Amino acid sequence: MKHITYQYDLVLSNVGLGYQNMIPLSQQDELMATHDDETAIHFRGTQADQESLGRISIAEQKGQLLGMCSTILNRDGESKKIMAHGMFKYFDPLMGDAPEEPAKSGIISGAVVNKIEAVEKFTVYVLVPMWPEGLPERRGDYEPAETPEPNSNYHKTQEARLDDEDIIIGHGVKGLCDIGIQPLPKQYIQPLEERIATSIVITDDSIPLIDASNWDDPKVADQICKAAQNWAGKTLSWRDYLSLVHISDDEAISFWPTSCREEALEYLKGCDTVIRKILKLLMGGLNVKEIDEETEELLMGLKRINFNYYPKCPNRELSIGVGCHSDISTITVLLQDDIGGLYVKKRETNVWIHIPPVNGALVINIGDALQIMSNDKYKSVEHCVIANGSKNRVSVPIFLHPKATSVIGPLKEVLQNGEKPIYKQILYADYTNIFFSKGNDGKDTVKFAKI
Ligand SMILES: O=C(O)CCC(=O)C(=O)O
Ligand SMILES: [Fe+2]
Repeated sequence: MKHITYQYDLVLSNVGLGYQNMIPLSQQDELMATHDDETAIHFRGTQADQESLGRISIAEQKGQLLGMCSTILNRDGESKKIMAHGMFKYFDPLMGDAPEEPAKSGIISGAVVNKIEAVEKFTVYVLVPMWPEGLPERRGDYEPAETPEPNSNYHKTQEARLDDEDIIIGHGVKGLCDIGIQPLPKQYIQPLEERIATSIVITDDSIPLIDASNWDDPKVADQICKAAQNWAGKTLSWRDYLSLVHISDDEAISFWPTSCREEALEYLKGCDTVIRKILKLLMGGLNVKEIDEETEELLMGLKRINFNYYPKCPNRELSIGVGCHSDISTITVLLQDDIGGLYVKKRETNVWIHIPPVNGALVINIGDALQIMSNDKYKSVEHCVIANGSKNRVSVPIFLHPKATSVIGPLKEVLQNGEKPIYKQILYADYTNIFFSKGNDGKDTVKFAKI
């Protein structure tokens, strides 16, 4: 058994809830709810802003149980997808004696996807996650049942449950942390075989740290090309991220969120020189003397900047910050803060090696697109981020990609000397589609392009 389902009737009065992405919890409206004599829960909204997210406090509880509410159905059985997860406390007769002091501060936090009309009536099904997500707190003689209660609407609720992606869109992992979630929701628990055993994780002095203060020094070019030659999940990541695609400044100004648009553009511009220098040196190692317009389109026709936020994780052993993958970019230029947690897999030994944060350094990853273009001379690197149990972590990668409409394959300069192509010419959009349909899957995506 995975869940016990509890059912509450509730009436929403004078509130309209809408749906909006990425609103911090602190900006959400408060809805107060109280049990009445018939055990219905009445939600009273403080305002009727159709665009706001809902935050639900349940007052006057008498017992406690850890729970997750993820579905809201109206009386006609129509599913109103409420993205609600959280820890809340409420009374349940099965749980034994009520404590003397009623708990007042339980919270379900919810983002309602479908608009809810004022005075619309709902039944809320509360899913209580069970092992392996975490056992609810037990009190007295209460043992959770082995099978769903016959009248609990368990199956209906399961059908109406959100899919995993929806849960991310709502509050994100930070939202889960803010409400103090303890047992990891099941979507975040990595299968045993995919967890990175700490026993095979080591630190390694051979990770190339290249001092590029003098770009004209031939040693720098040599070190960068050598490093590129040698270094190379399906559950949810314990990470929130914002991903901004840059096609032109004008487009970015129109579409990027105002809260970070200027900073993102400034950082992207600031990195332009270093990106071009690295690409020039890498191309030099492939016999490409000049990066003309066509090659530039292939190497960096599309840029993407991500803002990754890895909240500290209540059960880091079970989860992963980002599962094992190689980037599909040509190169990725990654800025990480001083927390650490990025690991790369050493190809020769399959051992995971920590990339320690170095003040003032950028991590440069070779991506699959460059592996293909270089006909395997440069190898994309498998990497992952391990969740941190005590600190939040931030990283900002810039991915340089070919345009979706570009056809990529081994560069003609690479094949000039009669070398046999290992990869076919493929539409980059096809490659990215395969990658995103598979999820984090180590380096397997690159096989798709092999002849
Ligand atoms: O956060 C990091 O250090 C790495 C992130 C990453 O691998 C990615 O976003 O592709
Ligand atoms: Fe990555």
